[in-house]
Amino acid sequence: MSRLEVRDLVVGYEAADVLHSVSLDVPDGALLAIVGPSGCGKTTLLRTIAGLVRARAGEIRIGQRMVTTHGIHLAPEKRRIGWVPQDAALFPHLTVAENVAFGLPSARGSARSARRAARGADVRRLLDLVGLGALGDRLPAQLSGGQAQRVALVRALASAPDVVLLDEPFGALDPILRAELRTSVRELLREEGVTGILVTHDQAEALSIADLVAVMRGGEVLQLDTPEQVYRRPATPWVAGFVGDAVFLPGTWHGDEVACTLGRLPADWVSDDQTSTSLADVPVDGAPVEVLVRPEELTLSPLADGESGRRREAGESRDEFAATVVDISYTGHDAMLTLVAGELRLRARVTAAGLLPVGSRVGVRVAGRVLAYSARA
Ligand SMILES: Nc1ncnc2c1ncn2[C@@H]1O[C@H](COP(=O)(O)OP(=O)(O)OP(=O)(O)O)[C@@H](O)[C@H]1O
Repeated sequence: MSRLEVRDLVVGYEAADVLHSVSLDVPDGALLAIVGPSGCGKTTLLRTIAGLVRARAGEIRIGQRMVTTHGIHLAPEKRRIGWVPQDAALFPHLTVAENVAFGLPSARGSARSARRAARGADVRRLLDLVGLGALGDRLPAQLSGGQAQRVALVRALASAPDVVLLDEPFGALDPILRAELRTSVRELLREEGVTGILVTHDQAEALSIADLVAVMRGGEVLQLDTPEQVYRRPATPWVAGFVGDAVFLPGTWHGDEVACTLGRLPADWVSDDQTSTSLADVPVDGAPVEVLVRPEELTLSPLADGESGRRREAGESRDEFAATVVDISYTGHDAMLTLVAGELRLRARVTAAGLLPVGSRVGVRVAGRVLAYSARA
């Protein structure tokens, strides 16, 4: 069993704390992606789990083994953790097979033993898993970036670790290789049943590859949830904007609806206190709220000249309001349209088939339920 638990971890360099009471729970065999702005402490968290940085307080447990707690700091090489860095970092003088063999317990971390172990079945099996079985005799300089990263991945897995930590492993690759390698990583970790933590700057990548996503900011984990929950029910407006495109509108709360410039819309309240199940903090009728609408929740239909859209009166729900397309950002499979309606500026995502030219007048509706957050001063 290699569930990874981090409890109330505090880590700092010199005087300042960089991680403030971070807690994570990654089930056995799951892949957790960590996202957050630069400098929020993602790498520090990975390095502390790996034992390369000492914690000031808190606990880290891998399966049944406590590796960090008050007065205990298990050495990195005893933690049974594999590490995949951003730049593969293969030994340039060893072949691909020898690099992988270096991670095997039988190689005992020496180049000579690695040369012997490189001929073994384990190395061949691992290289076959990532489609590199035929390249075992090559030197790292004769590999592409994506191939080198695959070797780094299987080298990290060679020692049969309980946990693999991947620090931006696709960062230096082009988008096609990135997508390919992302799939290999996911499949390989699943096949080997290894628990993984992946740090990435790419929110879409985190949502697509991981079983769980942790969103960090300023040394704290703001939300740890499934990709779907993080996207569909973000814990705060900031998380909503960080993990995807978001439109925020001021509104007021009315039972299970909000009133805003887009009309009265069915809404769910997202409490500031994620642990609260009480209804006590649901806002009173008429309280100001911040309304979140995702661009794909807006549906558009062309309006004929002179047509104004039908929503005019507050109190009407689900009716159209009229807007004008002022900009199009085309991405192939879909496009993001910028719409203007009076003072209001909105973005709507449409499929390529639903594309309307700049200057078009459109009727806009909001599909589904929106989310409401407490309005901050
Ligand atoms: N060795 C160090 N000594 C002092 N401060 C450090 C050290 N390493 C990191 N920091 C600081 O700790 C904070 C967190 O850094 P960290 O590298 O963990 O962030 P990150 O989220 O991984 O950033 P990025 O996405 O840019 O890689 C930053 O303010 C950084 O300047």
